[in-house]
Amino acid sequence: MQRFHRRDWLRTGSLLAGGAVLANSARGDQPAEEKKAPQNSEPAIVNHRVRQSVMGWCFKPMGSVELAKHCKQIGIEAIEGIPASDYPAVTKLGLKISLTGSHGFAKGPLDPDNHAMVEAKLKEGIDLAVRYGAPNVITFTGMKKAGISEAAAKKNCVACWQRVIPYAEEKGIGIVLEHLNTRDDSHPMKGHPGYWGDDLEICADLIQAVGSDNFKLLFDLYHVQIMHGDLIRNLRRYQGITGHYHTAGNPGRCELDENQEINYPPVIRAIVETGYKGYLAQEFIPTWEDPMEALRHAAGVCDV
Ligand SMILES: O=C(O)C(=O)CO
Repeated sequence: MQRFHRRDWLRTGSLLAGGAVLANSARGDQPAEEKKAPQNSEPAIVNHRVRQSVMGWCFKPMGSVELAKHCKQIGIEAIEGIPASDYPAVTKLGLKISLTGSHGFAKGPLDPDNHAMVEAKLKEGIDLAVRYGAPNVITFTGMKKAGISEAAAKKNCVACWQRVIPYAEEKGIGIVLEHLNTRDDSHPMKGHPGYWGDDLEICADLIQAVGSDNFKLLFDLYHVQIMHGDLIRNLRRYQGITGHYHTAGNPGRCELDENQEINYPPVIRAIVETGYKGYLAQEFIPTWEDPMEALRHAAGVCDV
């Protein structure tokens, strides 16, 4: 089967000169695009050594169903970060749900004022995961808050998650804690200044304190690259507690192309070599003229 690489598109001139043609802004701000028939119906993913998914928010204003149709053609098997009301339609198309949502990254269990909301949202996410066969629901620490010390933040987070874990265990669903970067302050979705769980060791410590196989790390390669780098050593170090991966190019949370600094193929090979069987979701903010070509390209890069 013939693979189609970005250099081929550059050769055929289907990208505008210079490659990146849209400003580095979230596509949520862009007007709805004309719907064009996909130019390439060959799957980009042929090896399937890592199970690929996609984060829906990155590709707005494209709707979940249209995105799911492109995923089917590219060979991406699952989707996440879309409204739960779209789950029936995308699963009908044959896509799986890789991760369900919960309480968001700003208000988390670090603050006891959020506990009732966080517990309720996590349980809702667990119920949805059961209903749609998703392995995991996402959680976050939340933003730091004046008056809450590091020790109190840890105690609050662990107490809240431990109240939900018996429910997750009973239902056979994992909860994954996402590590986020606090350094990129250029855009609300490229970095999260003020987020507490920006250090892998803090996250690992929290995971150990929760003490359940159903509570793991969401290792976002983009965020980890910004905060720590040394991706292969770090993913090997935390492989035993990692339950989900995300991708994006750095800097700019962009395509996984040659204009950014992460060399994805060896990183993904290292993930495969750890024996990882979960999902890796593409979570970049496209800047190419055609976001679906960007997604197809990223899927091909990770199809090691
Ligand atoms: O920035 C991210 O990676 C997030 O998932 C925030 O929701």
